[in-house]
Amino acid sequence: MAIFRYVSRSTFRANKAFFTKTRSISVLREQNLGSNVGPGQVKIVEVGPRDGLQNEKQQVPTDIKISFVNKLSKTGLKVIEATSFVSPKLVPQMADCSEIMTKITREPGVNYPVLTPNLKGLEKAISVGVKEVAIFGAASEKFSQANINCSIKDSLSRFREVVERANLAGITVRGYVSCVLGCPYQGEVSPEAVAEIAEEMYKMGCYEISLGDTIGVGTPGSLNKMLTAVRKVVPIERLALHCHDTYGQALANIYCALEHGIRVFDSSVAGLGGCPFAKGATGNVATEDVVYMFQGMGFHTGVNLTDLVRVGNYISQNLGRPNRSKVAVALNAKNL
Ligand SMILES: CC(C)(COP(=O)([O-])OP(=O)([O-])OC[C@H]1O[C@@H](n2cnc3c(N)ncnc32)[C@H](O)[C@@H]1OP(=O)([O-])[O-])[C@@H](O)C(=O)NCCC(=O)NCCSC(=O)C[C@@](C)(O)CC(=O)[O-]
Repeated sequence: MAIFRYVSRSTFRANKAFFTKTRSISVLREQNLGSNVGPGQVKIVEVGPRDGLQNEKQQVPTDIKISFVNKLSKTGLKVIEATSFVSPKLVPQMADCSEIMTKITREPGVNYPVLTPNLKGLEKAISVGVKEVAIFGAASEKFSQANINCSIKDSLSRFREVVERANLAGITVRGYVSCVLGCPYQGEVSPEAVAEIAEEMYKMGCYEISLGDTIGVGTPGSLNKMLTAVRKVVPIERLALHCHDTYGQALANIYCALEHGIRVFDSSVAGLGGCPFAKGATGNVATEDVVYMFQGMGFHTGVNLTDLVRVGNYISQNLGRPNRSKVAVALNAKNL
C-alpha cells in the first residue's frame, strides 16, 4: 500500500483504467496492422550506430563502426540506422558518414537508413547510394532551435525540400518527432503539439513517423495521452516509438504502445546512446531487452538474441564500458 502514497489519485485512476482495458497478449499479437508489419511481428529499428554513438566524446575509429554495423547485419535485424549526414562541426562523431556508407557490407534484405536534416545532407547521402533517409524535427520550439538551428516552421519547409528531392531519387523518408513527452529546455510538451508536427511530416510524404521520448521522461500515463492525440491524425500502422530509458520507463512505454497497435520500435544495442543537444538524456532502450520482451510475448522479431548480445559486448568493450542491457548482463553471467 505504501506505494500509493507516492502516486497521485488522478494518475492512479488513469493507469487503472488503462490496464483494465488491456487485452490479452495473444489478441494483441495477432492483430493485423496493415502493410507495415504482419500479424504476430514487430519491426525493430536498430539505432545504435547513429543515436548510440553520436554522443560519444571519444572519436570511435571508423573501422570499429563499420565492423559494428556489419556484425549487427548478421543478427537478423532488418533495419540498422547506420550514421547521420549532419554538420561535422556540431557532431564530430558522425563526420565519417560517407566512409561508413561506402565501406559497410550491405546485406540483402537489410535497410541502412541515415539522418539527413537538409538538402546538403541528402545530396551527400545520395552520392554514396543511400536508399532511405530520416528527417528529424521536434514538438518543442526550443529543442528545434538547439538541435537543428531553426524554428519548427522553418524546419518543416526544409523537410519538404528534402522529401521532394528524395522522392525524385527514389529514396524513402522516415520522420522523427523529438521531445514528444518532454523537452530538456521547455519542460512539458502538449500532445496536440506532437500531433500537429507528426501530421505535417506524414502529409509531406514520410512513410513512418517515429515518436521520440528524447529525454526518457514519459510514463504509460503521458504516453497514452500523447498517442491518443497523434493516432487521430496519423494511422497507427505508420507510427513508431523511440524510447530513451533515462527514467527506466522504456519497456512499460513500449508495452503501452503495443496496446495502441504500434509495431515498430527503435532501440540501441547495449543501451548505447544519448543526444548531444539534450543534456542528461541517457541511452536508448537496449535492443536486447526489447527483443527478450517481444520473444517472451510470442512476437516474431527475426533477431537472434545470443548473436545480438555478442555484438553489444563487442561495442561496449570497444567503448570501454559495461554492456547496459539488463538482459545482456544476465546472459553474460551465464557465460553465453
Ligand atoms: C541541421 C544543421 C546542419 C543546420 O545547421 P546550420 O548551421 O543552420 O546550417 P547552415 O546551412 O547555416 O550551414 C552551416 C555550416 O554547416 C554546414 N552544413 C550544413 N548542413 C550540413 C550537412 N547536412 N552536412 C554537413 N555539413 C553541413 C554548411 O556547409 C556550413 O558549413 P561552413 O560553411 O560553416 O563550413 C545543424 O544544426 C546540425 O547538423 N545539427 C546536428 C543535429 C544532430 O545531429 N542532432 C542529433 C540527432 S537528432 C536526435 O538525436 C533525436 C532523435 C532523432 O534520435 C530522436 C529522439 O531521440 O528524439
